[in-house]
Amino acid sequence: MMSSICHDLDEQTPLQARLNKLTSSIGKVGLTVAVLVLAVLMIRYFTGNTRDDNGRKEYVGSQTKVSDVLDSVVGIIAAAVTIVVVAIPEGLPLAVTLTLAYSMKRMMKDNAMVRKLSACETMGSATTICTDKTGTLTLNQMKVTEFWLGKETIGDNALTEIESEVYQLLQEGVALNTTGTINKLHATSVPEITGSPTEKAILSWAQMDLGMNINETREKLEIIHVETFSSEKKRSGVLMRKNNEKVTHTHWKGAAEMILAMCSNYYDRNGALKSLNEEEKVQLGAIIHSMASKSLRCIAFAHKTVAEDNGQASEKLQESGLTLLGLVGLKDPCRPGVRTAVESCKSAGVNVKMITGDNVHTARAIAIECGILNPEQDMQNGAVVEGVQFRNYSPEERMAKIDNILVMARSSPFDKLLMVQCLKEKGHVVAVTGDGTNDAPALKEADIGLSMGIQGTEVAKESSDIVILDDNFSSVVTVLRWGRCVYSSIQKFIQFQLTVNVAALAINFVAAISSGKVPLTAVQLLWVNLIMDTLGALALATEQPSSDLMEKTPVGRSEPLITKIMWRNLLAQALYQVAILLTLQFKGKAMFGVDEKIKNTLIFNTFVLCQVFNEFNARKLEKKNIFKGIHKNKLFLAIIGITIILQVIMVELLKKFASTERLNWEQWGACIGIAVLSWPIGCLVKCIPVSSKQLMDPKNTATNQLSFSFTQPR
Ligand SMILES: Nc1ncnc2c1ncn2[C@@H]1O[C@H](COP(=O)(O)OP(=O)(O)OP(=O)(O)O)[C@@H](O)[C@H]1O
Ligand SMILES: [Ca+2]
Repeated sequence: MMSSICHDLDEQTPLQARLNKLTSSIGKVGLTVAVLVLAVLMIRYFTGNTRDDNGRKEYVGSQTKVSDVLDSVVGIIAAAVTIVVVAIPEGLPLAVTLTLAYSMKRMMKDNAMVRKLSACETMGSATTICTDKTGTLTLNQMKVTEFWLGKETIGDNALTEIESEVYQLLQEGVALNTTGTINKLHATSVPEITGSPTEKAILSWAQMDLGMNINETREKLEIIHVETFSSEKKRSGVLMRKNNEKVTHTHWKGAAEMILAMCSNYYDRNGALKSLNEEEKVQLGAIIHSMASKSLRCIAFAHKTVAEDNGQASEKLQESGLTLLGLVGLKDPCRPGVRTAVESCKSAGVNVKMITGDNVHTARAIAIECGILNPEQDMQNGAVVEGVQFRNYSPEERMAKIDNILVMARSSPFDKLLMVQCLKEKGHVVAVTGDGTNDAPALKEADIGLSMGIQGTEVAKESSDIVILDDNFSSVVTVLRWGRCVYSSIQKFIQFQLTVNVAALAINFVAAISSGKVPLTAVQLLWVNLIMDTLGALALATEQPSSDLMEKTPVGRSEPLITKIMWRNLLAQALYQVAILLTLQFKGKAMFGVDEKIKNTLIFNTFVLCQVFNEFNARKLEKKNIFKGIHKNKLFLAIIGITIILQVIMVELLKKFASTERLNWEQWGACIGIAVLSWPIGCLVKCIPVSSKQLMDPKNTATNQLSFSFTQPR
């Protein structure tokens, strides 16, 4: 098992992989544009096609001073480099980190401790959640509610009537074959019981209901060998000897149907030893089945005595021909609120699968109680499988059946791992919850591993990405909601940033080609870069999760990061900005009756204000009301305010530094007027239908042909 935990794949999260692709393709476009601009400007300069402010040719062959040539060349290179800087979305990793850090802090309040930052975003695209049963779906507060001796049930009032020989054996089995302890400080105080919930329930039942004396029994016996509980075998055993006796006793305790299979005798109610024939095995099986159907965990106790060979005790525990001592049923109630949590996962399009080590019938009963399974679904229609079955499928069979499986019972750690691997292979983004050491390989393999903070073992926590502090399945759903929030925040930011990229590249490119000069200077472009990267990231990354996040289907691994809807919004805004700014570039001087410098300031100011207003548009990718919930996001409003103030300072006060000229009221009004128009444009463009499921939904093909369709960079 350790080897499967340790092999650490250097895999990227789905979102990281996509972001890297996106960044490199944008970078390539930016580089191409920059090289083109560089070439065009150089050629124009050296062929004498550029003129300085006084209208004189800048380059007149050998008459030009070397220092002037150098100045111009450096200027041209600076312009090209700035284009690259603007084009490369270096703010993207920052935005992602900011979003993740912010949501991580908020998730802590919602009982989820994030160990690996990227897990939050991955959770946003989760399509399947594999949950374990005990402790996550149930309270993990077990209590023995049924006891069967042979084929008869023993009621509470008859507990003391158990025949003394059987009682004695049971007492030895319970007392020695356990990892739990009982500490009684005073004769009257309530004993303190430690151990796993299953152990605690059994010890408490033995001590309180059966009146056994556990600690006293332990002192009288000598343990020869212990086989600790293992998740693979689902049983634990001890080999022991009573003082001075020439026989050894094997005691087993474990999964009822598995222990039963090792037995060939049983004690009946009156303490008589009877041999177990096939018919009786079926009857006992039915008893286990009926307990399990009531969602009880069934544990059986079995025993065998072996005579020692001339004083040499064998170290081996007997595994066949045992005598069944009794069956107990442990009740572990469902957590309140689990049903609603499962419902909300389902309505969010996320599959919930239960993987447990418990009996099929117990698993099925709990799954029905939690709403994972419909009462009609069971093994016949492939919704419930046992670990062995699943393991023994051929790989093809497994792939074919896996989507139907909702419950896997009696699973070993390997089965859990296998399930996760298959789901991933099928293209699912898999979240796994687990508490035990046996869950560690699956937690590691999962795209998102969620471990339990209270009951979870250290190994499970170490292998997980997120620790659920209250062990509650409802918190898993909260993590899902936060994950989706992170994902959509990043999408919003990308849309916002790409709009600026496309617009800035287009303007500089067209202007450079046509007039040989770039309207936006290096300092101005870097300021724009700052707004869209750092401040934009902060503003858009800190949105709270909204309720409509859980209405969408999961994005999974295949959906492109930039959806058609985003392309539509982005291109509309970028087109508008480019159109306006190029108009200003070529007609601005005449329209406003101003000189070159003021015209350039107008372009710069309009460009920045357009981004400020477009930042509001970016808040909602699909909804038309872009102001919804804005009062709750104080940081957003503050950043917009700061951006505007800084812009005023840039234009009005930092003349030299930003190469700007002061603008009068009318010119400011014009800039703001143009920028405000991006709101109605954003609203109008959202009326253009874009099918988000173009490839998957054949019914939509008619409308698709009419709707926008862009090819996405892959
Ligand atoms: N202390 C114990 N001694 C003997 N048998 C046990 C003990 N604890 C559990 N079992 C048996 O093992 C089964 C659980 O196995 P395991 O611990 O591998 O499950 P799991 O995957 O952790 O299950 P879950 O989903 O319930 O957390 C139980 O159904 C029970 O029959
Ligand atoms: Ca478990």
